[in-house]
Amino acid sequence: MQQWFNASLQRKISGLLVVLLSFLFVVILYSIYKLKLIDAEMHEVAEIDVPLTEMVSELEMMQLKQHLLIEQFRLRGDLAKMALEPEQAFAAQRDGLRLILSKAEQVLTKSLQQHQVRFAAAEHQQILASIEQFHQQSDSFEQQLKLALQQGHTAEEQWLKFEKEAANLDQSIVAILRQMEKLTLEASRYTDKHENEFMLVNTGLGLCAFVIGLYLTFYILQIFRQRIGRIQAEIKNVHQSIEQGEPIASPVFHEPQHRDELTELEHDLKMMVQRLSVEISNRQEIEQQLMALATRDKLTGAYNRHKWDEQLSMELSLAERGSVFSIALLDVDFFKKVNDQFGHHAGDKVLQSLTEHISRRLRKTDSLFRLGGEEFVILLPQQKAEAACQLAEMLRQHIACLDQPDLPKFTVSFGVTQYQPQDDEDSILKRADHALYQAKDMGRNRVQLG
Ligand SMILES: Nc1nc2c(ncn2[C@@H]2O[C@H](COP(=O)(O)OP(=O)(O)OP(=O)(O)O)[C@@H](O)[C@H]2O)c(=O)[nH]1
Repeated sequence: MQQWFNASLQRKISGLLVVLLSFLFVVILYSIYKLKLIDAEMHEVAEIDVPLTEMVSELEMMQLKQHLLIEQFRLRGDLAKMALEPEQAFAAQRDGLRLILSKAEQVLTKSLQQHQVRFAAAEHQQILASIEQFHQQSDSFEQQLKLALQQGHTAEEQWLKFEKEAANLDQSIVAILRQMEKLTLEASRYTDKHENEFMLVNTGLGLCAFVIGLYLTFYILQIFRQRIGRIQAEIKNVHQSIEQGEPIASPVFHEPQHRDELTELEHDLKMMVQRLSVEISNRQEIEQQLMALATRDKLTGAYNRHKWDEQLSMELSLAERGSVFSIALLDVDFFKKVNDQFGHHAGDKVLQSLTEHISRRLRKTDSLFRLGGEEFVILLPQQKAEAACQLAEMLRQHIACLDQPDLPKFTVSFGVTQYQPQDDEDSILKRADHALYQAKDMGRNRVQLG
């Protein structure tokens, strides 16, 4: 059974066909056997039933004639006056009767000898015994009758005795008739019963074949639906993830219970999805790296000049529609000295530390950009100059108070300005730059509003 589940689809379907065909073959064999049996029975019944039925009618007719003859004897009374004619007639009747009975005997004996009688063997024997008994009775009656005829005259009471004997013979014949009728009836009932049995068993087997076929077909369809459903769900997940730009979830691999083409296909598809998932997440990582490279400053990690141009242009567009924003330009004081005194590397560290401290203190909506050298700018969307100055002052103080063991102390100066109508990229930056210049000029480590 395990091998069947692991077989290819073609072998599975072939296997099912073999099961069904074998079942049908058994049904056909059974039908042939049963039909032969019924045919033999019908034959046997026909051999007995037809002649026996004919004989029954003949016997009934003979019986009637015999009655008439006995009645004739009785009416004439004086037997001496009677010609030999009635006796001959009676003998003819007797011969006729015997002939029919011997035919019946032959039919029954033949049936008993030739066939292995399938039904009512005891009844066959019983009829034969009854016929034998009738012959004996009939012989005895005939002898008595003959004697009476030879004497020429018979008393009335003797006739009554004859009549009684004749009535007994009659009853024997009637009994034989009933037995033969019963036998023929039994024969046809027996055949009917077997025909019904045959129909019943064949219908049952046919139904079984139908149910087995139906069950196996539905079972196979169910397997197909399950596996194809899983494959479809996998493909749908991949589609959805790609459409929504989400990473593709790695498929779960189960050890398959049964192996066939569909299981292989499912496994291959999962492998493909897994590879696709890895490829896509790698690609997304590279995209993020490229994006960072394109928008971030390599040394400090702050946004670069290119990003600044983009963001400033967007804020100006918004401001033209009524929004407000401010910028805070900042520059490290005497940075040249830091470089000269502590080296370029220390200068780099100062720039990195400055970026880190400022970034940590900004809101999510604010952004820090490095415009070049030691010059930075903070973009403050929806912030007026006062708020921008407050932030710049807070940052200035924080940086001035920094005491980092591996870095020289340093300060920064700020030039803050708010968007003014008609401002463009250059004008707003120039105003901030001018304010910064003033801050430097006024002694540095200051915030100047422009
Ligand atoms: N270490 C380091 N130094 C830089 C970098 N970019 C520019 N500089 C130096 O920054 C210094 C800027 O000096 P200046 O423009 O004279 O200004 P300052 O010395 O800071 O004086 P003020 O701005 O007037 O206070 C120059 O010596 C540049 O070489 C950088 O990425 N790393």
